[in-house]
Amino acid sequence: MLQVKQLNKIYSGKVATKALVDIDLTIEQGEFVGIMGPSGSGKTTLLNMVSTIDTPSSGEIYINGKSPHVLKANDLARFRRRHLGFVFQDFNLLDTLTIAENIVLPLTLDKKGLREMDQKLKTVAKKLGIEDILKKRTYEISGGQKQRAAIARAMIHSPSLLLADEPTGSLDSKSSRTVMEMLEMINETECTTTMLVTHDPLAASFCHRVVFIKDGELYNEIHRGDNRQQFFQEIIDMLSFLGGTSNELSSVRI
Ligand SMILES: Nc1ncnc2c1ncn2[C@@H]1O[C@H](COP(=O)(O)OP(=O)(O)OP(=O)(O)O)[C@@H](O)[C@H]1O
Repeated sequence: MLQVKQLNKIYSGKVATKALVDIDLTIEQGEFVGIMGPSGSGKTTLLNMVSTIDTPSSGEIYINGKSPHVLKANDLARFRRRHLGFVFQDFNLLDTLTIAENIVLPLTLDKKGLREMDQKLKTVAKKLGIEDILKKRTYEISGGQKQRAAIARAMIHSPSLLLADEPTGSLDSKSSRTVMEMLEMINETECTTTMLVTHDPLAASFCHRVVFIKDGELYNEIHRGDNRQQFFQEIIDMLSFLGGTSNELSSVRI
């Protein structure tokens, strides 16, 4: 589903920063992969390259066998809309729209018919348990509900690849768990390939595999077996080993 080959990113400036160095990463169809590492290690840079928000200095990225970075602006926008779903830490919902209008936004941009929009909205809202907040506005719902609405918006067009950047970063532990359970359920039922960047070991413990980055290079990866609690502990051990600051480990929740 996703192939990253010899990816490099250098930010030029007064002092050039090598943010990613020779990254090779393959994510299979239906896999749920976490990306972790200390602050400044290159996680967001990697996500920005895969999501086509930014361009690599060298190397290749294939999503579904296609290389989005060679597309022209209009084709790239269409590719993003059709193939990718985004979930952000701060939800990125529009305050002037209702929750329902926010969720159907990708379909509106793709000029889908009203009946199709309504049908898809009902299905996705039921799946995420947010049917009763569809008429509300963003300031009338909780952070956890906002993130579920944002996931619904990311999922409504059945993207091939779901990209989540710290989706639990603004949530309390109960809402974080619910949001991760939703992402896990979507991954299992829709077989949506998911890439999650996170500092949160609890969130990462829902992944099938966690890849660790250090100083822009792939450092290690660990796989989840049957026991999520044990995987959670392994993630914490790896983060401690990598030398995360106490601030970065402050989100640890048992
Ligand atoms: N636009 C930019 N211009 C210059 N340097 C940048 C830019 N964005 C990131 N960097 C640098 O690239 C490196 C990787 O940054 P990145 O944001 O990818 O790390 P991260 O692992 O996501 O960090 P965090 O966990 O703190 O969000 C850092 O040294 C950072 O300072």
